[in-house]
Amino acid sequence: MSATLLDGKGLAARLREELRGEVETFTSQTGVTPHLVVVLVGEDPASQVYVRNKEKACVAAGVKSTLYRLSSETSQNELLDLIAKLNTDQDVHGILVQLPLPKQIEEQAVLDSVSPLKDVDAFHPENVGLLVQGRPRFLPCTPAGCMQLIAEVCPNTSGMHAVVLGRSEIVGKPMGLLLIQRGADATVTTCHSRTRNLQEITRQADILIAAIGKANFVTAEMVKPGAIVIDVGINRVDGKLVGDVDFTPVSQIASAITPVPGGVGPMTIANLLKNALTAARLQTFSK
Ligand SMILES: Nc1nc2c(c(=O)[nH]1)N[C@@H](CN(C=O)c1ccc(C(=O)N[C@@H](CCC(=O)O)C(=O)O)cc1)CN2
Ligand SMILES: [Mg+2]
Repeated sequence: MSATLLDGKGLAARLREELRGEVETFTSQTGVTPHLVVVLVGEDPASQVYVRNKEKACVAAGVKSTLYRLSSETSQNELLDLIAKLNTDQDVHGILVQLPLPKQIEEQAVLDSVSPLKDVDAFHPENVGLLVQGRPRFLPCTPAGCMQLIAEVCPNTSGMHAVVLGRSEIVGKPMGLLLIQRGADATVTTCHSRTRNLQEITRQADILIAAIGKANFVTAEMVKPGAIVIDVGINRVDGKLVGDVDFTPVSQIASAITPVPGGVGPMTIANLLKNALTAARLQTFSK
């Protein structure tokens, strides 16, 4: 392997440690402990792991966390009622609804119902709008983690060509927005399942972000020599976690690459803590 390995696990641990200090200062100055509520609906095994990891990270950083576990039969109205209560609960600063939701629940209706001031995922249309306008209230957790990993090897992305594979609301779209924002100043191309001549485009990428949810999709032929490759994919193949990037051959060509596991995933959780603190600040200082 010739590429630098971008160690998300290590970087996330450092960020969480920094956050712990910031939370401590905030709490000693205000008497307020940031409080994140996570809502988990159903039994999705991967979601159970992520939610447990979020709780552990909160506890270690001094953020209070409460988990609401709802049955997979929960109706949309029951979930909306719970969120309405949490929205007005002054003791709750951040609300996160773990995705995916069971099929009887319309995801967008639920995400729209979270108070934008408590929306630590930055999924609410108001927060997406603020990000589009370049004045974000919360940074979306996974794309922010990708930016921090890129900064480890490339502090100046101005004028670089970033290609984002995937157009999801959680990663692909906000990723493109962070890369074009002032300060990052990359030139962004977003590709998706209907993109023609995909390889021709991905081979132009100085920075390639893979977020399409297809195991080992990005092959060495798709990567420009020296590119920075960020793998957002988390796919389970024969009980093993693999990313969207065919890691071993691509790591011979890229200048830097994230592993799966231990790359982008842990960064998502570190940024969630940061948003929980931001939410607590917003609600404490606007009173
Ligand atoms: N409300 C949200 N739902 C979901 C989000 C999100 O950001 N907000 N993202 C994903 C899941 N996710 C966080 O919720 C998440 C996924 C993976 C990891 C992570 O640390 N992965 C580890 C591997 C862990 C494992 O063994 O499975 C890694 O990559 O090293 C953290 C968070 C969808 N839902
Ligand atoms: Mg979905």
